[in-house]
Amino acid sequence: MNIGVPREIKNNENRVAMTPAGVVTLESAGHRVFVETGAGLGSGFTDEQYIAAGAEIVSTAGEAWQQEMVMKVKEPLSEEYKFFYEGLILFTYLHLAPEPELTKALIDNKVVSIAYETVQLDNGSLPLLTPMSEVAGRMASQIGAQFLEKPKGGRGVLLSGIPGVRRGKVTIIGGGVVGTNAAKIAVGLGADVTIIDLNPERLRQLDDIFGSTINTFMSNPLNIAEALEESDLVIGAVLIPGAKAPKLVSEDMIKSMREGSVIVDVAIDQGGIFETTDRITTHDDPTYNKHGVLHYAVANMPGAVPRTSTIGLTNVTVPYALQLANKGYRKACTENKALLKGINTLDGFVTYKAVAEAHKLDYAEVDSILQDS
Ligand SMILES: NC(=O)C1=CN([C@@H]2O[C@H](COP(=O)(O)OP(=O)(O)OC[C@H]3O[C@@H](n4cnc5c(N)ncnc54)[C@H](O)[C@@H]3O)[C@@H](O)[C@H]2O)C=CC1
Ligand SMILES: CC(=O)C(=O)O
Repeated sequence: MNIGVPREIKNNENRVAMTPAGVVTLESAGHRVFVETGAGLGSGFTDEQYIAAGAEIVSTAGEAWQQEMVMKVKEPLSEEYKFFYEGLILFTYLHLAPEPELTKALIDNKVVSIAYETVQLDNGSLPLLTPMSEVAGRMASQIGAQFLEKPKGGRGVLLSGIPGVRRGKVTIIGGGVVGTNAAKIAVGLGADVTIIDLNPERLRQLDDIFGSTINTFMSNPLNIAEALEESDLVIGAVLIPGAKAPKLVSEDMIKSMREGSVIVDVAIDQGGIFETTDRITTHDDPTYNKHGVLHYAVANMPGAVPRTSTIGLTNVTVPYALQLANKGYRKACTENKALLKGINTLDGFVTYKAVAEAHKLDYAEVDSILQDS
């Protein structure tokens, strides 16, 4: 199969969908990889390294996009929709629930879109989301600590406190991969950390992992409201796979927070969990102030640490790409149920239920389309 790797064009998105090591894996199996010139530079991979690995360098995005399968990191931006064609296999993060226009473009052009974030193993885990959630979770506490500094607009709180001065309070809503990794860093910084989750079993696991270094609470509006009033930093880390994030924090709760507190809504890629995170921000201009609270809502946080993120991401995506390339998407997805769950659009239909519900579009079962065709 011919595989295209375009350069990412989102603001400060320095990751790339394939490393030279990934090229070697695919080329060794008889496939051809076409990398847009300069695509790897942000992650420290030169065109020469890709050529040495066996890739062909193409000078335009269009040449990368005309291959049978295109691998990307971020969802296509509107200026990339012109590259869609019927039967194109697009393997990337998509986050379609908050993206009606992208969903429509994929359906209208009958793209076979396979979303990294909905590839799901039998145990419910999301193997192609996990490494980037690890990165974003760790960054969330780091970034929160930074924006709490007065010159950055925060209330001037040092999360660790000092002897004689109390520690800063961090509340993490959602105790999955992002939440756990945010907690690791926040605990390491010496903060007073609370994790709120809906799943009692998950709260037990977190209690086992962190012991008395964190507090755990069941997710309900009262517990969230009480935790927010006292928090210096709140991190949004909830996910319902494929669906629009639930708005768990109301505008009134935000108003109850102290001036200069910070929220980092990591779940913004699925629409965000705060009523007041009504827009996505960029690494160039990452925060805005609403009701005296600094809001950080960057949807591609790992793009700021591309070397770590690109290697972490491709460690997990390349083995799936190899299956798609070796077998074609029909056979690969029929034989691998985790990959099957990644298909979000196929033959002009939405095949992921939560995405169809988010946009009030007809939903078609992916199995039945694969059997019929
Ligand atoms: N902004 C960015 O750059 C990035 C964003 N993300 C996003 O971060 C979000 C979280 O991802 P993961 O941690 O990997 O998901 P996960 O599935 O590991 O964890 C989600 C957690 O939310 C909990 N949850 C569900 N409903 C809840 C509720 N009503 N109240 C409290 N907790 C609830 C679940 O029990 C689970 O523990 C996703 O939207 C993901 O796409 C991930 C990486 C980068
Ligand atoms: C998960 C995601 O969308 C990202 O890493 O940018």
